[in-house]
Amino acid sequence: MGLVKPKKFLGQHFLKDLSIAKDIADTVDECPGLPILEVGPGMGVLTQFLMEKGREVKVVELDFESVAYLRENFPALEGNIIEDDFLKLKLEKLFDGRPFVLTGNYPYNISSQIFFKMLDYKDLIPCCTGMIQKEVAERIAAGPGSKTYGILSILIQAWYKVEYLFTVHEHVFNPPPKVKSAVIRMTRNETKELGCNERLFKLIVKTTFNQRRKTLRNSISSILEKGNPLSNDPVFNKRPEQLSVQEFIELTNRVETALKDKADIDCGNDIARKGATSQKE
Ligand SMILES: C[S@@+](CC[C@H](N)C(=O)[O-])C[C@H]1O[C@@H](n2cnc3c(N)ncnc32)[C@H](O)[C@@H]1O
Repeated sequence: MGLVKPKKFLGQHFLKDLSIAKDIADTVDECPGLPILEVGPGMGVLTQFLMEKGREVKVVELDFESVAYLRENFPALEGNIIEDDFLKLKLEKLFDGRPFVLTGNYPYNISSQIFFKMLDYKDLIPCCTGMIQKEVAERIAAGPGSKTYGILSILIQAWYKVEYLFTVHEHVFNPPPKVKSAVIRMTRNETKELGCNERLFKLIVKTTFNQRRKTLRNSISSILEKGNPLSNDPVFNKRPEQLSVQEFIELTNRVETALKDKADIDCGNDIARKGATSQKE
């Protein structure tokens, strides 16, 4: 069969430059020994270099035409081509439960969702590399005080060290995208424990950034609902973009304490109310 005609709705911008494809494939070298899962191999420009690494390589591709192309041109991949939507794929059994490297020249329209999924599977993914829209790469790597610092930056940096590796220009793709691209690497921290309640941490990050202009005191009060027992600590007068990941962890611990105090107060009030009612009876 001939080359695959790029489909816009699948975010297909095929890489033409082999030396850039090789550079992207080489980003997995910092994560030695692990099997590799490539998202969106298209016509295999990156896959061919990943296969040279002497590791187990699986690919997941949604486009049936690209899958047919790969089956015809990459017989050595037989059995390792998964025709599916990466966002729906169950990853637990993929390499018999072994951890793996996630990589790809990702479909830009779903890159944030891909990284949220990586976070859900962080125990299995110690390393994630690849190419995305430059603006998203900058957002992931951003620090406090920057305009692009947000939910994705904090949640990823809480568990991964982020490296912005290099920028890629539009003309090396067919068709050229409207935006520049960038290659990044995310390497999971040695300790997987955050030092706070993970679910509450995620809730606080999302709640505060969804009301970015509000002070933490105001946005967090929606989590505590009525009877906000937050202290007068000036940290609560800050806005979310001013806090580092570590400060968000400390904040989570304070909010958890406040929630426990509130539960104790509510419970105490409840007992007092019940006591008062029974005395009347
Ligand atoms: C930017 S292209 C990259 C193609 C190829 N790796 C290259 O560098 O030329 C993104 C690829 O992801 C595939 N894709 C889009 N959505 C997908 C999804 N949800 N799951 C798996 N693959 C997807 C597209 O069909 C396309 O082949």
